[in-house]
Amino acid sequence: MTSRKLTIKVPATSANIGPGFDVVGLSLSLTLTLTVSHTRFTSPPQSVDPPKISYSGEGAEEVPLDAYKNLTTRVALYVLRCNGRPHFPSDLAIHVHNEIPFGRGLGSSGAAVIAGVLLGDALGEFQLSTSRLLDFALMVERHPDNVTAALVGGFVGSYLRELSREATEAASVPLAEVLPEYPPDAGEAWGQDPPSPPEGIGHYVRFNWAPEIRAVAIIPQFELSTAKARDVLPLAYTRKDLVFNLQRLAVLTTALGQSPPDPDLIYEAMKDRVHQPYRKTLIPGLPEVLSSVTPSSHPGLLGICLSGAGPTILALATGGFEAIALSAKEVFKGAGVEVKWQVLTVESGGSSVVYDE
Ligand SMILES: Nc1ncnc2c1ncn2[C@@H]1O[C@H](COP(=O)(O)OP(=O)(O)OP(=O)(O)O)[C@@H](O)[C@H]1O
Ligand SMILES: N[C@@H](CCO)C(=O)O
Repeated sequence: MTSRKLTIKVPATSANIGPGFDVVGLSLSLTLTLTVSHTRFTSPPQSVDPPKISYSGEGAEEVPLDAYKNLTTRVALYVLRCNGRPHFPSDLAIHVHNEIPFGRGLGSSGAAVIAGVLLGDALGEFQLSTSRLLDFALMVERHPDNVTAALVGGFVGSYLRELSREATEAASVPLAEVLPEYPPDAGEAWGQDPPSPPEGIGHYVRFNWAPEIRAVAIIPQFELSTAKARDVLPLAYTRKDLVFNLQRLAVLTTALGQSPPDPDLIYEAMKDRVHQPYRKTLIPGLPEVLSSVTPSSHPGLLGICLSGAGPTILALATGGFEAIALSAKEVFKGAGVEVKWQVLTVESGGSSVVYDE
């Protein structure tokens, strides 16, 4: 039996960037790191001992350390089970260090899902393609923006392929069937196999990113779950609002790749009428922050938006970072919201898996 050590790194992400709701994502310089050791699978199967998980950093007080409850290890087990390995390998020990705050719109759950997919692939030595890894991630996190940017890195646009009726049914099963929370009783096999993802669910393209653009993340000190922030959105939109967003998104995806970036073009192109106006009820101060920080009041600013489902605000800028952050902080303070802020870079490399020699 041989043992192996590996390190998995997954970046934070910001989804939407204004008008690109559920479509575009940007990977950012905060990292979820898994340091893993385990014994390689052998045939016949080894005895199954429960994985040991330790955890430091963001979310350490709330994250479950039981491998059947923890999002990352549940996703890893899903990948293993779909590929003929019904349990974790022996002697599995995982230390997680997380820099991505939970429930702030910086893609913490997307990163945890991608870490799980990469972990399952690495433990099983399956060498799944990027496209197949994405299929597994999309069975868990069902919009592609965060997970695609976390997996491949950079500034990314993605769509979900229209699936056949059978494939749609396969991809729409309840999450509890994909990720059961309980292992089988000792000595017993799993009941039904989990539903394998249909092939080629997600498709993406990477846009250029002007290297001088940084992202100032202004992070309110409260959590807002993505589920709650999606519940406030309408089911239908007017043609006027859809055209408003489509016009801006078409311009934005190229404008953010041009050097030097044009603030006049980008500031307007980062406006949105599909999700931000509805989320203001959940984020005190949101409309005031978005309207008070502009390229004319803050030289260096290019555009400002809600990051993902919020409550973090993302300001894209080439300079004047501190002035932007302090103004947003002041406005939030007036609304009774404390914030932290950080200047982040856009990470083009995406996720990585590195094996120790
Ligand atoms: N590293 C992690 N390990 C285990 N669970 C995690 C991890 N990171 C996030 N989660 C789970 O995901 C939840 C947050 O997900 P949610 O989708 O609400 O917000 P987000 O992903 O941070 O924001 P957004 O999707 O808007 O970018 C956490 O409360 C936790 O349950
Ligand atoms: N596009 C998603 C991102 C959050 O995960 C939303 O805004 O709800």
